[in-house]
Amino acid sequence: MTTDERLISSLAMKEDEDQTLRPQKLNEYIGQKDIKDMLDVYIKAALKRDESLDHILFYGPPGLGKTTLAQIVANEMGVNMKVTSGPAIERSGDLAAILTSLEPGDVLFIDEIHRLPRVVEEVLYAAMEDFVIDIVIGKDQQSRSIRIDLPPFTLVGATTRFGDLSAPLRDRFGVVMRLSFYTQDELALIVKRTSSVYKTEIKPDAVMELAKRSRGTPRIANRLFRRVRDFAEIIGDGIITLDITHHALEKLGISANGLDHTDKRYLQAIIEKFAGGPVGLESIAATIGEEITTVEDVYEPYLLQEGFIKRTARGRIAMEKSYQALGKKYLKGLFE
Ligand SMILES: Nc1ncnc2c1ncn2[C@@H]1O[C@H](COP(=O)(O)OP(=O)(O)OP(=O)(O)O)[C@@H](O)[C@H]1O
Repeated sequence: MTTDERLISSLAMKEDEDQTLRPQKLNEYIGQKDIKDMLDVYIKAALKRDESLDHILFYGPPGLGKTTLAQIVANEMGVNMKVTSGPAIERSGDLAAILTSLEPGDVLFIDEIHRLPRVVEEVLYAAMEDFVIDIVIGKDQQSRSIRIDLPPFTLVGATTRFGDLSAPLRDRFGVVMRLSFYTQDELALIVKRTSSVYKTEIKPDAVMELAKRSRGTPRIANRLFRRVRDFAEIIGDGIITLDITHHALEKLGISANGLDHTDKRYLQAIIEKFAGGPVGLESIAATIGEEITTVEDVYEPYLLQEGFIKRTARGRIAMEKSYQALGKKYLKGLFE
């Protein structure tokens, strides 16, 4: 793979991601109504003025559709999207190579933008604000700075860690949008859409069951759909019924409320090892053998939103719902 291929790909290739499932236009994108309404206005206004769209930052837990929205923005604007990520851009020269390859109006999507090295971030400021980059060539006394003009472009940044973005970078986004977890009805629409893309019949009660167990996350809904489809093909006649769905989800260790193995280990750790809390994030992460950032970005947002845990100044506390989920007796927490 060449450096350019490593830095950019024309499609967001993600592990275990099926590109055919990505909605291509705003009206195919399910849920996130406020975001869609606003984007619709901004896109129409930019097209009317024949200008590139303002820079946009999407943030929220993984798998909620940030990359998909970025691609939709590019599609609606009728431009190409180039995809890269914070950790892939190691030097300012890498960024310069990407920026100078853009066509006027293009969307540059930077996933995990909070992981951009600081030196690269500083080069990005002028690119975002004035569509120029200043790069230093040569070393020591011979070094000089040259300025390169860039075509107008739209930077779409995505992050799971809004708080980790530096203030100067945050301030340079004209539009900042937070994606939220999807409701069960929205997830049901996504599951139905997936079934029609895959031309696989699914019974209405099985649709609702999958929606209920998807942790509010389209990526999980699609993943579960694919696994359940496998079971339907092997132990059934290819049609996804409620029975097959239950059977498959049980095999996959997904509980009735959508909690997976790691969620359960997380709750078990607080309840069994730390007497229900309060306990620090670091201790929980160490106990279950996961990275702190993964626990904080991937697992906790859903557990917090659904009221399984509470975050206090003294640490995390398991709520009554967690005890119920694990079939344990709840003794009212001393620290609530
Ligand atoms: N609103 C939606 N309607 C229909 N399908 C969706 C929607 N949002 C996401 N999806 C599906 O879920 C998958 C995951 O979405 P996407 O890759 O855009 O998430 P993401 O937020 O960028 O994730 P990450 O931050 O982990 O990279 C997509 O392949 C798409 O099929």
